[in-house]
Amino acid sequence: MKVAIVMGSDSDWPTMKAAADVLTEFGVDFTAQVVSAHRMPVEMIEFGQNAASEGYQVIIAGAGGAAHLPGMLAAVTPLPVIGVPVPLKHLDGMDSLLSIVQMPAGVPVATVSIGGAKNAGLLALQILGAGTTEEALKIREKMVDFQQELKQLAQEKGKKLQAELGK
Ligand SMILES: Nc1c(C(=O)O)ncn1[C@@H]1O[C@H](COP(=O)(O)O)[C@@H](O)[C@H]1O
Repeated sequence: MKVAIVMGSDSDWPTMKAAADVLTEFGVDFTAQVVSAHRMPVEMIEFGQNAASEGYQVIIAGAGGAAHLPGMLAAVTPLPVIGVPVPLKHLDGMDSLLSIVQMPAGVPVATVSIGGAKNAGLLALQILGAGTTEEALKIREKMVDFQQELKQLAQEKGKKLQAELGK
C-alpha cells in the first residue's frame, strides 16, 4: 500500500510534513515529492497518468496560492485525490482553499482545511482501511485505537477545565 504526497514546491513541506508523520505513525509506505502543475506541467500529467500503475492507491496533493495541482492530478488519474490548501503570506490560504475545493462536477478532490495535512493523512488511511484485505483491516484497527486515544484526550481536557473551575 502506497500513498503519494506531492506538493507544488519544497516551501510547502513544513505544512505537508504532518501528512507524512501520520502515515509513518500508522506504518504506511509513502513517497513525498515536488510536482507542479504550473512549473512542470508535462511531468505533472505524466505523474498523474502513471500513479495507479506505479502502485499508488491515494494521492495527497498540497499547493498554495493558485493551487491547480490537486485538481489537475484528479483530472488524469482514477485514484482518489486529497487536496491540502497551503497558506501563503498573502490571503491566508483562502486563495488556495477556493482553488482546490471548487472543482467542476465529475472531477472530485477531497479538500481538507487550510493547512490540514494531518487530516489529509488520516483520510488517506481511512480510504486504505476501507478495503477487505488483511492490510486494510490492520489500518482500520489502528484507526479505532487512534480514535480511542483522541476521545481520552478530549475527556482529559474536560476534566482539566472542570478542575480550573473548581468543580
Ligand atoms: N500552487 C502551486 C503549483 C501548482 O498548483 O501547480 N505549483 C506551485 N505552486 C505553489 O506556489 C507556492 C510558492 O512556491 P515557491 O515557494 O516555490 O515560490 C507554493 O505554495 C506552491 O505550492
